[in-house]
Amino acid sequence: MTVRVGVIGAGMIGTEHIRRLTHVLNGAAVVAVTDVDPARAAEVAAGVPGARVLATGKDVIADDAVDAVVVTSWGPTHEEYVLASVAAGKPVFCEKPLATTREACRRILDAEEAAGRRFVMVGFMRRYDASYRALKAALAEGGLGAPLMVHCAHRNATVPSLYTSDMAINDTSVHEIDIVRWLLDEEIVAARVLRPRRNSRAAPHLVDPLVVMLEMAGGALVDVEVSVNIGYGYDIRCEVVAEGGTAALAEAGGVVVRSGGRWGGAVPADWRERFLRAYDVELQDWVDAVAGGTTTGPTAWDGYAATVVADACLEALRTGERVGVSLGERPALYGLVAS
Ligand SMILES: NC(=O)c1ccc[n+]([C@@H]2O[C@H](COP(=O)([O-])OP(=O)(O)OC[C@H]3O[C@@H](n4cnc5c(N)ncnc54)[C@H](O)[C@@H]3O)[C@@H](O)[C@H]2O)c1
Ligand SMILES: O[C@H]1[C@H](O)[C@@H](O)[C@H](O)[C@@H](O)[C@H]1O
Repeated sequence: MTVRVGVIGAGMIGTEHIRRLTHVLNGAAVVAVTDVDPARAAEVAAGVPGARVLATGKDVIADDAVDAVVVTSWGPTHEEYVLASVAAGKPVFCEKPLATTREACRRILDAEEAAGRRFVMVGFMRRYDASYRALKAALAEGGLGAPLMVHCAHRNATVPSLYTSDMAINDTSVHEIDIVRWLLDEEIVAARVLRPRRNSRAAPHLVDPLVVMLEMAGGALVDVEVSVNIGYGYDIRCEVVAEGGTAALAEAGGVVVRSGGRWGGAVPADWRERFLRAYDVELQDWVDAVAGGTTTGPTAWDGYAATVVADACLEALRTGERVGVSLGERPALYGLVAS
């Protein structure tokens, strides 16, 4: 079976996902594309045999030729399209964030609960990255003992001019918020945000860098350095310090060159390069699940948890205080542990 996919939002990652659905993955065809910028949608669809440009996201979801939906529009628009997909009974892959407020995420959980099944997968692609998977496997082997601390760094070479300090939390560190829940298999219970000396190369409106501190339910502490004007490239780091040893992501470049009395390797330019394979594996997993009539991947609960923790971090950024996180009860639909 070929899964016929409709894509809402043909920007940076929408274009990337359309390319991989069309040219890289098996079992999927992009049959409809929309964007609030119709010229953008037309330009992207022109490169995809058989893809039609539709006027709105709602048209894509309602289209009889669309089996499943990919939402890659701006975050505040996600709720509407995810809810409409669930109402139409169509599987939906939604890029992070699932939605931008706790209440909006709750409405999505309620819609799935009312339907009695999952429809939503959230695009937390790091769970599909080979290095993060190896890190989780190293922890699961048990030889290191209980995790005590996690040191993370999320460094972007630069960010677009419209990027805000809030986005350092809900657009950037949201990946660490999700990945530490997944790595440690437990929820986050409190957050703090510290402001180191400013990077003078950052735009004047930005608080950059930031350090996000997360407390896990089991007592482990997580620190996340978020630097979005680091200049030298896209650098993602994660080291888990456990009772009897440590496990960390290896360098991403894949090759170390020794020459002229020095050694080194390449740093990826951006997220597209660093997580290229993870996005492929992630979306193939989604396509396979849709074709098989099942669901997979990060759930709406994971999207909800990430948004609630990000909200706590935003409050911590504003107030300088420690902010507790209360998720409420996890509905049975989403199992007992972080999926
Ligand atoms: N998982 C990741 O690593 C990752 C990477 C990049 C972006 N994202 C997420 O993907 C989403 C898109 O990000 P981007 O970087 O591609 O942004 P972008 O601005 O490049 O693209 C978004 C596109 O959506 C369109 N759009 C906005 N509202 C729309 C609507 N209501 N209907 C149809 N089209 C609409 C815009 O015109 C634009 O073309 C964001 O939620 C972002 O957080 C995730
Ligand atoms: O939307 C992007 C994307 O999520 C990247 O993975 C992250 O590194 C960027 O900081 C963010 O702006």
